[in-house]
Amino acid sequence: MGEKITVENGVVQTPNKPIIPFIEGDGTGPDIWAAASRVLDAAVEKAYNGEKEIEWKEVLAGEKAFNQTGEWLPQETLDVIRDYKIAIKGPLTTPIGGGFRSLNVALRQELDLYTCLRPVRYFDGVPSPVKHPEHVDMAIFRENTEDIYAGIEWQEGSDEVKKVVQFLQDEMGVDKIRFPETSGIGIKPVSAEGTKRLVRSSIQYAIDHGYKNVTLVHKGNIMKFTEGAFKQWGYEVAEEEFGDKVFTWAEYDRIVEKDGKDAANKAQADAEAAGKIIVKDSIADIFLQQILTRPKEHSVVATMNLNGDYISDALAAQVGGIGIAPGANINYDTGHAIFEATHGTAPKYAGLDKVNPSSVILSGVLMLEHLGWTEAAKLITDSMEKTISSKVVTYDFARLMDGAKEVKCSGFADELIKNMG
Ligand SMILES: NC(=O)C1=CN([C@@H]2O[C@H](COP(=O)(O)OP(=O)(O)OC[C@H]3O[C@@H](n4cnc5c(N)ncnc54)[C@H](OP(=O)(O)O)[C@@H]3O)[C@@H](O)[C@H]2O)C=CC1
Ligand SMILES: O=C(O)CCC(=O)C(=O)O
Ligand SMILES: [Mg+2]
Repeated sequence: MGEKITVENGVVQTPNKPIIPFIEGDGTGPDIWAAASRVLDAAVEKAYNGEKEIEWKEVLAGEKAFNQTGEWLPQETLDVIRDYKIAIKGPLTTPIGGGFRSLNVALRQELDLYTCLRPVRYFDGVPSPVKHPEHVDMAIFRENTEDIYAGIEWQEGSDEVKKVVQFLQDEMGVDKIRFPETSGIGIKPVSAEGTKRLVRSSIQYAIDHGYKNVTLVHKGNIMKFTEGAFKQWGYEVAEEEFGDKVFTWAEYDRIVEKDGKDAANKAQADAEAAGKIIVKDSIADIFLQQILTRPKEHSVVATMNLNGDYISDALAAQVGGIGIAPGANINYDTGHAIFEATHGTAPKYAGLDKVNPSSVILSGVLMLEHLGWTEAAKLITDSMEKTISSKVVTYDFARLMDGAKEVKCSGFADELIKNMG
Protein backbone atom coordinates (compact mmCIF):
# COMPACT_ATOMS: atom_id res chain seq x y z
CA MET A 1 0.00 0.00 0.00
CA GLY A 2 1.32 3.43 -0.93
CA GLU A 3 1.73 6.22 1.61
CA LYS A 4 1.67 10.00 1.54
CA ILE A 5 4.85 12.04 1.37
CA THR A 6 5.07 14.46 4.29
CA VAL A 7 7.18 17.53 4.96
CA GLU A 8 8.54 18.11 8.47
CA ASN A 9 10.37 21.34 9.30
CA GLY A 10 10.85 21.91 5.60
CA VAL A 11 12.39 18.45 5.06
CA VAL A 12 10.67 16.02 2.70
CA GLN A 13 9.96 12.63 4.31
CA THR A 14 9.60 9.96 1.64
CA PRO A 15 8.12 6.57 2.49
CA ASN A 16 9.34 3.52 0.55
CA LYS A 17 6.14 3.51 -1.50
CA PRO A 18 5.11 7.16 -1.98
CA ILE A 19 1.87 7.99 -3.77
CA ILE A 20 2.60 10.61 -6.41
CA PRO A 21 -0.19 12.34 -8.37
CA PHE A 22 0.45 12.92 -12.07
CA ILE A 23 -1.27 14.92 -14.82
CA GLU A 24 -0.78 13.29 -18.20
CA GLY A 25 -1.05 16.56 -20.16
CA ASP A 26 -2.47 17.61 -23.53
CA GLY A 27 -1.07 17.20 -27.05
CA THR A 28 2.15 15.17 -26.82
CA GLY A 29 1.62 14.80 -23.05
CA PRO A 30 0.37 11.18 -23.21
CA ASP A 31 3.37 10.14 -25.38
CA ILE A 32 6.03 11.67 -23.17
CA TRP A 33 4.32 10.67 -19.92
CA ALA A 34 4.09 7.00 -21.02
CA ALA A 35 7.83 7.05 -21.82
CA ALA A 36 8.84 8.98 -18.68
CA SER A 37 6.88 6.90 -16.18
CA ARG A 38 8.48 3.72 -17.53
CA VAL A 39 11.97 5.20 -17.19
CA LEU A 40 11.33 6.50 -13.66
CA ASP A 41 9.88 3.17 -12.54
CA ALA A 42 12.79 1.22 -14.03
CA ALA A 43 15.38 3.47 -12.34
CA VAL A 44 13.71 3.16 -8.93
CA GLU A 45 13.40 -0.62 -9.30
CA LYS A 46 17.04 -0.96 -10.30
CA ALA A 47 18.44 1.44 -7.69
CA TYR A 48 16.61 -0.12 -4.73
CA ASN A 49 16.08 -3.75 -5.85
CA GLY A 50 12.33 -3.41 -5.53
CA GLU A 51 12.44 -2.06 -1.93
CA LYS A 52 11.15 1.30 -3.11
CA GLU A 53 8.44 1.99 -5.65
CA ILE A 54 6.31 4.93 -6.76
CA GLU A 55 2.54 4.44 -6.69
CA TRP A 56 1.24 6.76 -9.42
CA LYS A 57 -2.15 8.41 -8.90
CA GLU A 58 -3.70 10.09 -11.93
CA VAL A 59 -5.33 13.49 -11.44
CA LEU A 60 -7.10 15.33 -14.22
CA ALA A 61 -6.44 18.69 -15.84
CA GLY A 62 -6.77 20.12 -19.35
CA GLU A 63 -8.66 18.44 -22.18
CA LYS A 64 -8.88 15.07 -20.46
CA ALA A 65 -10.44 16.73 -17.40
CA PHE A 66 -12.84 18.75 -19.53
CA ASN A 67 -13.97 15.69 -21.47
CA GLN A 68 -14.55 13.65 -18.31
CA THR A 69 -15.82 16.27 -15.83
CA GLY A 70 -16.76 19.42 -17.80
CA GLU A 71 -14.05 21.37 -15.95
CA TRP A 72 -10.56 22.25 -17.15
CA LEU A 73 -9.01 22.19 -13.68
CA PRO A 74 -11.24 20.31 -11.22
CA GLN A 75 -11.04 21.32 -7.56
CA GLU A 76 -10.29 17.68 -6.73
CA THR A 77 -7.01 17.89 -8.65
CA LEU A 78 -5.87 20.86 -6.56
CA ASP A 79 -7.01 19.17 -3.34
CA VAL A 80 -5.17 15.93 -4.14
CA ILE A 81 -1.91 17.69 -5.03
CA ARG A 82 -2.17 19.87 -1.92
CA ASP A 83 -2.68 16.74 0.16
CA TYR A 84 0.02 14.56 -1.44
CA LYS A 85 2.55 17.46 -1.61
CA ILE A 86 4.55 16.37 -4.67
CA ALA A 87 3.22 15.90 -8.22
CA ILE A 88 4.46 15.71 -11.80
CA LYS A 89 2.71 16.89 -14.93
CA GLY A 90 2.80 16.93 -18.71
CA PRO A 91 2.18 20.18 -20.64
CA LEU A 92 -1.30 21.74 -20.83
CA THR A 93 -2.74 23.81 -23.67
CA THR A 94 -3.46 27.53 -23.22
CA PRO A 95 -5.46 29.34 -25.93
CA ILE A 96 -3.92 32.55 -27.31
CA GLY A 97 -5.69 35.92 -27.25
CA GLY A 98 -8.88 34.73 -25.56
CA GLY A 99 -10.48 31.70 -23.91
CA PHE A 100 -9.50 30.37 -20.49
CA ARG A 101 -6.36 31.46 -18.65
CA SER A 102 -3.33 29.18 -18.40
CA LEU A 103 -3.95 26.04 -16.33
CA ASN A 104 -0.19 25.76 -15.83
CA VAL A 105 -0.07 29.23 -14.32
CA ALA A 106 -3.25 28.52 -12.29
CA LEU A 107 -1.66 25.41 -10.71
CA ARG A 108 1.41 27.45 -9.71
CA GLN A 109 -0.69 30.26 -8.28
CA GLU A 110 -3.26 28.08 -6.48
CA LEU A 111 -0.53 26.10 -4.71
CA ASP A 112 1.69 29.18 -4.29
CA LEU A 113 4.62 27.40 -5.99
CA TYR A 114 6.67 30.57 -6.05
CA THR A 115 9.87 29.21 -7.56
CA CYS A 116 10.09 27.85 -11.07
CA LEU A 117 13.48 26.14 -11.02
CA ARG A 118 14.90 25.32 -14.44
CA PRO A 119 18.44 23.92 -14.37
CA VAL A 120 20.24 24.07 -17.72
CA ARG A 121 23.24 21.83 -18.36
CA TYR A 122 24.85 20.22 -21.36
CA PHE A 123 24.83 16.52 -22.19
CA ASP A 124 27.83 15.47 -24.25
CA GLY A 125 27.01 14.94 -27.91
CA VAL A 126 23.77 16.96 -28.01
CA PRO A 127 23.66 19.20 -31.13
CA SER A 128 23.95 22.88 -30.23
CA PRO A 129 24.06 26.17 -32.17
CA VAL A 130 26.94 27.52 -30.02
CA LYS A 131 30.65 26.66 -29.99
CA HIS A 132 30.90 25.78 -26.33
CA PRO A 133 27.57 24.50 -25.01
CA GLU A 134 29.51 22.74 -22.24
CA HIS A 135 30.15 26.18 -20.70
CA VAL A 136 26.44 26.45 -19.88
CA ASP A 137 25.73 25.30 -16.33
CA MET A 138 23.01 27.50 -14.92
CA ALA A 139 19.94 27.22 -12.75
CA ILE A 140 17.12 29.64 -13.48
CA PHE A 141 14.99 30.75 -10.54
CA ARG A 142 11.90 32.27 -12.14
CA GLU A 143 9.38 33.98 -9.86
CA ASN A 144 6.21 32.02 -10.49
CA THR A 145 3.26 33.85 -8.94
CA GLU A 146 3.49 37.56 -9.83
CA ASP A 147 4.36 39.89 -12.71
CA ILE A 148 2.11 39.98 -15.78
CA TYR A 149 1.22 36.32 -15.13
CA ALA A 150 -1.14 37.55 -12.40
CA GLY A 151 -3.51 37.99 -15.36
CA ILE A 152 -4.63 41.53 -14.48
CA GLU A 153 -5.53 42.90 -17.89
CA TRP A 154 -8.49 44.40 -19.71
CA GLN A 155 -9.44 43.98 -23.33
CA GLU A 156 -9.34 46.86 -25.80
CA GLY A 157 -12.83 48.34 -26.31
CA SER A 158 -14.34 46.82 -23.14
CA ASP A 159 -16.22 48.89 -20.55
CA GLU A 160 -13.59 47.85 -18.01
CA VAL A 161 -10.66 49.17 -20.02
CA LYS A 162 -12.48 52.46 -20.58
CA LYS A 163 -12.88 52.79 -16.79
CA VAL A 164 -9.22 51.98 -16.18
CA VAL A 165 -8.03 54.47 -18.81
CA GLN A 166 -10.32 57.14 -17.39
CA PHE A 167 -9.07 56.45 -13.86
CA LEU A 168 -5.45 56.65 -14.99
CA GLN A 169 -6.03 59.90 -16.86
CA ASP A 170 -8.34 61.67 -14.40
CA GLU A 171 -7.07 60.49 -11.03
CA MET A 172 -3.47 59.47 -11.61
CA GLY A 173 -2.48 62.25 -14.01
CA VAL A 174 -1.34 59.79 -16.68
CA ASP A 175 -1.05 61.54 -20.05
CA LYS A 176 1.22 59.09 -21.84
CA ILE A 177 -1.16 56.43 -23.13
CA ARG A 178 -0.41 56.93 -26.81
CA PHE A 179 -3.75 55.64 -28.18
CA PRO A 180 -6.19 55.64 -25.22
CA GLU A 181 -9.25 54.75 -27.32
CA THR A 182 -7.74 51.55 -28.73
CA SER A 183 -5.48 50.24 -25.95
CA GLY A 184 -5.74 47.04 -23.97
CA ILE A 185 -4.22 47.51 -20.50
CA GLY A 186 -2.19 45.05 -18.41
CA ILE A 187 -0.91 45.52 -14.86
CA LYS A 188 2.25 43.99 -13.45
CA PRO A 189 2.43 43.47 -9.68
CA VAL A 190 5.90 42.74 -8.23
CA SER A 191 6.20 42.70 -4.44
CA ALA A 192 8.97 42.83 -1.84
CA GLU A 193 7.68 39.60 -0.27
CA GLY A 194 7.43 37.76 -3.58
CA THR A 195 10.87 38.92 -4.65
CA LYS A 196 12.57 38.19 -1.37
CA ARG A 197 11.32 34.61 -1.04
CA LEU A 198 12.42 33.88 -4.63
CA VAL A 199 15.87 35.46 -4.26
CA ARG A 200 16.31 33.81 -0.84
CA SER A 201 15.69 30.38 -2.38
CA SER A 202 18.10 31.11 -5.24
CA ILE A 203 20.96 32.11 -2.93
CA GLN A 204 20.34 29.10 -0.70
CA TYR A 205 20.42 26.90 -3.81
CA ALA A 206 23.76 28.43 -4.89
CA ILE A 207 25.18 27.72 -1.42
CA ASP A 208 23.82 24.15 -1.33
CA HIS A 209 24.99 23.28 -4.86
CA GLY A 210 28.40 24.98 -4.82
CA TYR A 211 27.60 27.64 -7.41
CA LYS A 212 29.77 30.77 -7.42
CA ASN A 213 27.30 33.51 -8.23
CA VAL A 214 23.67 34.61 -8.42
CA THR A 215 22.64 37.11 -11.12
CA LEU A 216 19.50 39.18 -10.57
CA VAL A 217 18.09 39.77 -14.05
CA HIS A 218 15.74 42.73 -14.48
CA LYS A 219 14.70 45.59 -16.74
CA GLY A 220 14.89 48.08 -13.88
CA ASN A 221 16.10 50.96 -16.02
CA ILE A 222 12.67 51.08 -17.69
CA MET A 223 10.30 49.59 -15.06
CA LYS A 224 11.73 51.24 -11.97
CA PHE A 225 9.17 50.29 -9.33
CA THR A 226 8.72 46.66 -10.38
CA GLU A 227 11.91 45.34 -12.03
CA GLY A 228 14.15 48.03 -10.47
CA ALA A 229 12.68 47.26 -7.06
CA PHE A 230 13.29 43.52 -7.69
CA LYS A 231 17.01 44.29 -7.97
CA GLN A 232 17.01 46.43 -4.82
CA TRP A 233 15.01 43.89 -2.75
CA GLY A 234 17.24 41.11 -4.07
CA TYR A 235 20.36 42.85 -2.78
CA GLU A 236 18.61 43.57 0.52
CA VAL A 237 17.71 39.94 1.15
CA ALA A 238 21.25 38.86 0.19
CA GLU A 239 22.93 41.25 2.62
CA GLU A 240 20.41 41.07 5.47
CA GLU A 241 19.92 37.30 5.51
CA PHE A 242 23.13 35.80 4.13
CA GLY A 243 25.66 38.23 5.69
CA ASP A 244 29.24 37.19 5.09
CA LYS A 245 28.30 34.21 2.91
CA VAL A 246 27.77 36.68 0.04
CA PHE A 247 29.38 39.72 -1.57
CA THR A 248 26.96 41.91 -3.52
CA TRP A 249 27.49 44.42 -6.29
CA ALA A 250 25.52 46.86 -4.12
CA GLU A 251 28.36 46.52 -1.60
CA TYR A 252 30.86 46.91 -4.46
CA ASP A 253 29.22 50.21 -5.45
CA ARG A 254 29.36 51.47 -1.87
CA ILE A 255 33.10 50.69 -1.69
CA VAL A 256 33.70 52.46 -5.03
CA GLU A 257 31.92 55.52 -3.64
CA LYS A 258 33.92 55.52 -0.42
CA ASP A 259 37.37 54.16 -1.34
CA GLY A 260 37.51 53.96 -5.14
CA LYS A 261 37.42 51.25 -7.78
CA ASP A 262 40.70 49.49 -6.90
CA ALA A 263 39.49 48.93 -3.33
CA ALA A 264 36.16 47.58 -4.61
CA ASN A 265 37.88 45.21 -7.07
CA LYS A 266 40.12 43.97 -4.27
CA ALA A 267 37.13 43.43 -1.96
CA GLN A 268 35.38 41.37 -4.64
CA ALA A 269 38.54 39.34 -5.41
CA ASP A 270 38.99 38.66 -1.68
CA ALA A 271 35.33 37.58 -1.42
CA GLU A 272 35.75 35.21 -4.38
CA ALA A 273 38.93 33.76 -2.87
CA ALA A 274 37.06 33.22 0.41
CA GLY A 275 34.38 31.24 -1.48
CA LYS A 276 31.61 33.81 -0.97
CA ILE A 277 28.71 33.84 -3.43
CA ILE A 278 28.87 36.93 -5.63
CA VAL A 279 25.38 38.42 -5.98
CA LYS A 280 25.29 40.66 -9.05
CA ASP A 281 22.72 42.01 -11.46
CA SER A 282 22.25 42.38 -15.18
CA ILE A 283 19.71 44.20 -17.31
CA ALA A 284 17.67 41.62 -19.24
CA ASP A 285 18.63 42.61 -22.79
CA ILE A 286 22.40 42.52 -22.30
CA PHE A 287 21.99 39.40 -20.17
CA LEU A 288 20.52 37.55 -23.16
CA GLN A 289 23.63 38.48 -25.13
CA GLN A 290 26.03 37.54 -22.32
CA ILE A 291 24.62 34.05 -21.82
CA LEU A 292 25.41 33.41 -25.48
CA THR A 293 28.85 35.00 -25.55
CA ARG A 294 30.14 34.44 -21.98
CA PRO A 295 27.99 31.74 -20.35
CA LYS A 296 30.71 30.85 -17.84
CA GLU A 297 30.11 34.15 -16.04
CA HIS A 298 26.63 33.19 -14.81
CA SER A 299 25.49 30.28 -12.68
CA VAL A 300 22.29 30.84 -10.67
CA VAL A 301 19.86 33.30 -12.27
CA ALA A 302 17.06 34.93 -10.24
CA THR A 303 14.43 36.82 -12.19
CA MET A 304 10.78 37.73 -12.58
CA ASN A 305 8.15 35.63 -14.26
CA LEU A 306 8.20 36.90 -17.86
CA ASN A 307 11.99 37.31 -18.06
CA GLY A 308 12.32 33.78 -16.66
CA ASP A 309 9.96 32.37 -19.28
CA TYR A 310 12.01 33.90 -22.12
CA ILE A 311 15.39 33.07 -20.58
CA SER A 312 14.45 29.40 -20.00
CA ASP A 313 13.68 28.72 -23.66
CA ALA A 314 16.67 30.77 -24.88
CA LEU A 315 19.12 28.99 -22.59
CA ALA A 316 17.59 25.60 -23.38
CA ALA A 317 18.34 26.26 -27.08
CA GLN A 318 22.04 26.55 -26.26
CA VAL A 319 22.15 23.01 -24.85
CA GLY A 320 19.95 21.27 -27.43
CA GLY A 321 16.48 22.78 -27.15
CA ILE A 322 13.42 22.46 -24.99
CA GLY A 323 13.17 18.74 -25.72
CA ILE A 324 15.75 18.33 -22.97
CA ALA A 325 14.95 21.19 -20.53
CA PRO A 326 13.50 20.12 -17.17
CA GLY A 327 11.67 22.17 -14.56
CA ALA A 328 10.16 22.21 -11.09
CA ASN A 329 7.61 24.51 -9.48
CA ILE A 330 8.40 24.63 -5.77
CA ASN A 331 7.26 26.29 -2.57
CA TYR A 332 10.32 25.89 -0.34
CA ASP A 333 8.30 26.85 2.75
CA THR A 334 5.45 24.31 2.52
CA GLY A 335 7.38 21.69 0.54
CA HIS A 336 4.72 21.55 -2.20
CA ALA A 337 6.16 20.93 -5.65
CA ILE A 338 4.98 20.14 -9.17
CA PHE A 339 7.63 18.94 -11.60
CA GLU A 340 7.10 19.69 -15.30
CA ALA A 341 8.94 20.07 -18.60
CA THR A 342 9.82 23.55 -19.87
CA HIS A 343 8.17 22.97 -23.26
CA GLY A 344 4.50 22.97 -24.22
CA THR A 345 2.12 20.51 -25.83
CA ALA A 346 3.78 20.56 -29.31
CA PRO A 347 0.33 19.80 -30.82
CA LYS A 348 1.48 19.00 -34.35
CA TYR A 349 3.29 15.91 -33.00
CA ALA A 350 0.45 14.73 -30.71
CA GLY A 351 -0.08 10.97 -30.77
CA LEU A 352 2.84 10.33 -33.17
CA ASP A 353 5.13 8.82 -30.51
CA LYS A 354 7.80 11.15 -31.90
CA VAL A 355 8.91 13.93 -29.58
CA ASN A 356 11.78 13.87 -27.13
CA PRO A 357 10.63 12.73 -23.68
CA SER A 358 13.85 13.95 -22.01
CA SER A 359 12.38 17.18 -20.57
CA VAL A 360 9.75 15.37 -18.57
CA ILE A 361 12.15 12.52 -17.71
CA LEU A 362 14.72 15.00 -16.38
CA SER A 363 11.92 16.79 -14.50
CA GLY A 364 11.34 13.37 -12.94
CA VAL A 365 15.04 13.26 -12.06
CA LEU A 366 14.63 16.59 -10.24
CA MET A 367 11.67 15.03 -8.44
CA LEU A 368 13.67 11.96 -7.40
CA GLU A 369 16.41 14.27 -6.06
CA HIS A 370 13.77 16.27 -4.20
CA LEU A 371 12.55 13.00 -2.62
CA GLY A 372 16.11 12.11 -1.62
CA TRP A 373 16.23 9.19 -4.09
CA THR A 374 19.51 10.35 -5.60
CA GLU A 375 20.69 6.86 -6.61
CA ALA A 376 17.71 6.43 -8.95
CA ALA A 377 18.18 9.97 -10.26
CA LYS A 378 21.82 9.28 -11.08
CA LEU A 379 20.97 6.06 -12.93
CA ILE A 380 18.80 8.12 -15.30
CA THR A 381 21.28 10.97 -15.89
CA ASP A 382 24.13 8.51 -16.45
CA SER A 383 21.98 6.55 -18.88
CA MET A 384 20.94 9.75 -20.68
CA GLU A 385 24.64 10.65 -21.13
CA LYS A 386 25.42 7.18 -22.45
CA THR A 387 22.43 7.03 -24.79
CA ILE A 388 22.96 10.47 -26.33
CA SER A 389 26.68 9.95 -26.81
CA SER A 390 25.89 6.68 -28.62
CA LYS A 391 23.83 8.87 -31.03
CA VAL A 392 20.53 7.08 -30.45
CA VAL A 393 18.16 10.04 -30.28
CA THR A 394 14.69 11.39 -31.12
CA TYR A 395 13.93 13.45 -34.27
CA ASP A 396 14.86 16.82 -32.76
CA PHE A 397 18.47 15.80 -32.18
CA ALA A 398 18.69 13.41 -35.14
CA ARG A 399 17.99 16.19 -37.66
CA LEU A 400 21.04 18.08 -36.42
CA MET A 401 23.45 15.18 -35.84
CA ASP A 402 25.60 13.32 -38.37
CA GLY A 403 25.31 9.55 -38.16
CA ALA A 404 22.49 9.53 -35.61
CA LYS A 405 19.99 6.70 -35.27
CA GLU A 406 16.53 8.23 -34.92
CA VAL A 407 14.17 6.46 -32.53
CA LYS A 408 10.62 7.17 -31.46
CA CYS A 409 9.69 8.69 -28.11
CA SER A 410 8.98 5.22 -26.68
CA GLY A 411 12.12 3.83 -28.34
CA PHE A 412 14.25 6.45 -26.59
CA ALA A 413 12.74 5.36 -23.27
CA ASP A 414 13.57 1.71 -24.11
CA GLU A 415 17.14 2.74 -24.85
CA LEU A 416 17.46 4.66 -21.56
CA ILE A 417 16.18 1.64 -19.63
CA LYS A 418 18.57 -0.68 -21.48
CA ASN A 419 21.56 1.59 -20.73
CA MET A 420 20.88 1.93 -16.98
CA GLY A 421 23.65 0.69 -14.72
N1 LIG B 1 4.15 24.29 -18.92
C1 LIG B 1 3.34 24.04 -19.92
O1 LIG B 1 2.46 23.18 -19.82
C2 LIG B 1 3.48 24.83 -21.17
C3 LIG B 1 2.43 24.87 -22.05
N2 LIG B 1 2.55 25.54 -23.23
C4 LIG B 1 1.40 25.51 -24.13
O2 LIG B 1 1.67 24.57 -25.19
C5 LIG B 1 0.97 24.95 -26.38
C6 LIG B 1 1.91 24.95 -27.58
O3 LIG B 1 2.88 25.96 -27.39
P1 LIG B 1 4.08 26.27 -28.39
O4 LIG B 1 4.39 27.69 -28.25
O5 LIG B 1 3.81 25.68 -29.71
O6 LIG B 1 5.36 25.55 -27.74
P2 LIG B 1 5.76 24.03 -27.61
O7 LIG B 1 6.85 23.99 -26.61
O8 LIG B 1 4.60 23.16 -27.35
O9 LIG B 1 6.33 23.61 -29.04
C7 LIG B 1 7.12 24.44 -29.84
C8 LIG B 1 8.15 23.62 -30.59
O10 LIG B 1 9.14 23.17 -29.67
C9 LIG B 1 9.61 21.90 -30.03
N3 LIG B 1 9.28 20.94 -28.96
C10 LIG B 1 8.36 21.08 -27.98
N4 LIG B 1 8.34 19.98 -27.21
C11 LIG B 1 9.28 19.16 -27.70
C12 LIG B 1 9.74 17.87 -27.33
N5 LIG B 1 9.24 17.22 -26.28
N6 LIG B 1 10.71 17.30 -28.08
C13 LIG B 1 11.24 17.95 -29.13
N7 LIG B 1 10.86 19.17 -29.52
C14 LIG B 1 9.88 19.76 -28.82
C15 LIG B 1 8.95 21.55 -31.36
O11 LIG B 1 9.82 22.13 -32.32
P3 LIG B 1 9.91 21.76 -33.90
O12 LIG B 1 8.66 22.26 -34.51
O13 LIG B 1 11.13 22.51 -34.31
O14 LIG B 1 10.09 20.28 -34.04
C16 LIG B 1 7.65 22.31 -31.23
O15 LIG B 1 7.01 22.53 -32.46
C17 LIG B 1 0.35 26.31 -26.09
O16 LIG B 1 -0.99 26.09 -25.76
C18 LIG B 1 1.13 26.81 -24.88
O17 LIG B 1 0.38 27.70 -24.11
C19 LIG B 1 3.72 26.17 -23.60
C20 LIG B 1 4.80 26.15 -22.74
C21 LIG B 1 4.75 25.51 -21.45
O1 LIG C 1 1.03 28.15 -19.45
C1 LIG C 1 1.37 28.19 -20.62
O2 LIG C 1 0.63 27.86 -21.54
C2 LIG C 1 2.75 28.64 -20.99
C3 LIG C 1 3.69 28.59 -19.83
C4 LIG C 1 5.10 28.68 -20.22
O3 LIG C 1 5.48 29.03 -21.32
C5 LIG C 1 6.10 28.29 -19.24
O4 LIG C 1 5.78 28.02 -18.10
O5 LIG C 1 7.29 28.28 -19.58
MG1 LIG D 1 7.64 29.04 -21.48
